[in-house]
Amino acid sequence: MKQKYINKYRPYPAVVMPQRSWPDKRIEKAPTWCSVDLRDGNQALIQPMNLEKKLEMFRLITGMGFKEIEVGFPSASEVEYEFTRVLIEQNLIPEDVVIQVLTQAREHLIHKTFESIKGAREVIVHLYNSTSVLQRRTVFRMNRREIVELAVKGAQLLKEEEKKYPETRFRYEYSPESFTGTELEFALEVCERVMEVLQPTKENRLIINLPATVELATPNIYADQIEWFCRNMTDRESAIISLHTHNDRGCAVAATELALMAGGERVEGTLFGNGERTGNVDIVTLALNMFTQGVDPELDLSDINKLIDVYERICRLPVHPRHPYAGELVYTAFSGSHQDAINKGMQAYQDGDSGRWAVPYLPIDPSDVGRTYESIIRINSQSGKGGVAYVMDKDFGFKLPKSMHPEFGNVIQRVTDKEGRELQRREIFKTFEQEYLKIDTPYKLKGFHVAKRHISAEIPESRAEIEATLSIDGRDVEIFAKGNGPLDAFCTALKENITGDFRLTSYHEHALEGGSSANAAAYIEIRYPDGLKAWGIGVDTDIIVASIKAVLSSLNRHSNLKPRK
Ligand SMILES: CC(=O)SCCNC(=O)CCNC(=O)[C@H](O)C(C)(C)COP(=O)(O)OP(=O)(O)OC[C@H]1O[C@@H](n2cnc3c(N)ncnc32)[C@H](O)[C@@H]1OP(=O)(O)O
Ligand SMILES: CC(C)C(=O)C(=O)O
Ligand SMILES: [Mg+2]
Repeated sequence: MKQKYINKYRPYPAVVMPQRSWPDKRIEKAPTWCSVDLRDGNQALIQPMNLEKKLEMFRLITGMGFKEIEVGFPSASEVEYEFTRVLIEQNLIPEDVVIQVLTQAREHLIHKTFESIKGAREVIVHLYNSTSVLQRRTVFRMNRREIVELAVKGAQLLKEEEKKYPETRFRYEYSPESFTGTELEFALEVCERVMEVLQPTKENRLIINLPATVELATPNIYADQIEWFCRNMTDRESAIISLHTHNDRGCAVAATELALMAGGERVEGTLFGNGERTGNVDIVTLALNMFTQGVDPELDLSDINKLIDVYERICRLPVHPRHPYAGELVYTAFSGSHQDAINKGMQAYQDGDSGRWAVPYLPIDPSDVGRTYESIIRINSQSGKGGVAYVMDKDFGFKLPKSMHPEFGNVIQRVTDKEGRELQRREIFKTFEQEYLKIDTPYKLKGFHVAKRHISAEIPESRAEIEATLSIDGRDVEIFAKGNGPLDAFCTALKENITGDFRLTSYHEHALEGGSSANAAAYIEIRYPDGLKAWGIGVDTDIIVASIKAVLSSLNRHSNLKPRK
């Protein structure tokens, strides 16, 4: 940044409040949520929603459980007006939902706004005018007294219009717009003057919405402002303190959370933070932050993909791949140490019985928002053996023995280094097949027969005799041997007739899922006289044959590791 420009900016003043109490508070219950997707969100779109899109968004947010919804700015355009009429005339507003409409403190707009809500059961009429130092000077060219008069006049007009619509229960909201650019005592003065006109009671409280229309300072300052405001109100009990934050500094969620601790009771925001400039506060993030602290957010976020689908289509805006809780990549780990920890953490969570979510690197169980575990671990050159083993287990049912993880991890690492990109799951499996299951040179099993098995109560060790036919470099070779089991006999036959000495150092087996005709997988590690070790894997419906195949898989891999004679 060029130093000479630094004087263009000033630090935001601190709030003088020696004994602030909010830092010791916690968020223990959900606020009243008010969706402003259809108004603040909509007014910021390149292409505002048409009637159908507004209806679809309305259905989505009522379905999520929002009870207060700002449906638009009815005096602004035909679509806004028409949408409000359709909701009312077609009886589309659920019994427990209240619609809210926004208007400036201008007579013809207030008049039109009331016309738009004719016949509604209950409505929140939201009046606003900017009170900030900057807007007073540059936009309104009004002094403090004139700004108070504008607000008071607006409130009086609400009371006058109200009389024309006796069938409707009216609630009101007042916003000193650009609150964060307004001197606190002046914001309070304007709100109190509006309260004097609207005469709220404990039973019918006025929503005092204190917007960070522009986020100008750190979140603690917004919290200070909210606590200061609550403390200094004459009639706090007749007001609902509502928060409405924007994200100019990227801290709207934090500011809202701290302001809830400071006395805020209601939150206006949008799905995924759509809204003017950097957006309104993201209610999805706020709500899921509460959820992960054990606080019921009272919103249904169990199918986040559906919310994303509708949002992206209607708003024509993408949800960022790293968006909290929602982004495509937020439940995904590419890096080895994260994968390893997630893999172990998931196993511990599944094996445990506390029901408490505790998986490293994942603050929320993806399934709680309808996301699957499948995509948690994805493989590229940053990945490690644990992640590769996780994919083989979760996607393909192969539970690679732990001591085998480094070997297959290296096999995959060679591929990712060469390709320089993410490997798809099927590519990982294909590599696995080629490396272990389909390798059949120089030794290919053509036939295997257990000629005799002796199991006797008198003799401690069982005995077996086998016959096998191998194709070795295209030439058939028959072998026979005895051993204390078919696998031992087969190895003896190989050692005596074909390969020379080797030693089995590890053996694992498990059933592969898939019903009664399920296959079994056998994993065998062999140490060779040249000091090399190689794992082999065999799959068959017969576990003995699976282990025979595993031996050959290792032998073939070993032959391919060392130069052929
Ligand atoms: C922070 C927020 O999100 S506030 C909500 C903002 N949303 C929108 O503006 C979307 C919908 N708005 C619109 O469609 C239009 O702006 C309308 C219909 C509201 C008004 O349209 P118009 O009167 O044609 O134009 P415009 O918006 O430029 O009006 C500006 C005038 O309103 C005055 N004004 C602006 N806000 C307010 C207010 N809240 N109360 C009283 N007067 C206001 C301005 O001072 C200006 O006055 P001037 O004409 O004496 O200079
Ligand atoms: C209308 C008001 C509440 C607003 O959207 C804002 O101040 O950001
Ligand atoms: Mg706003």
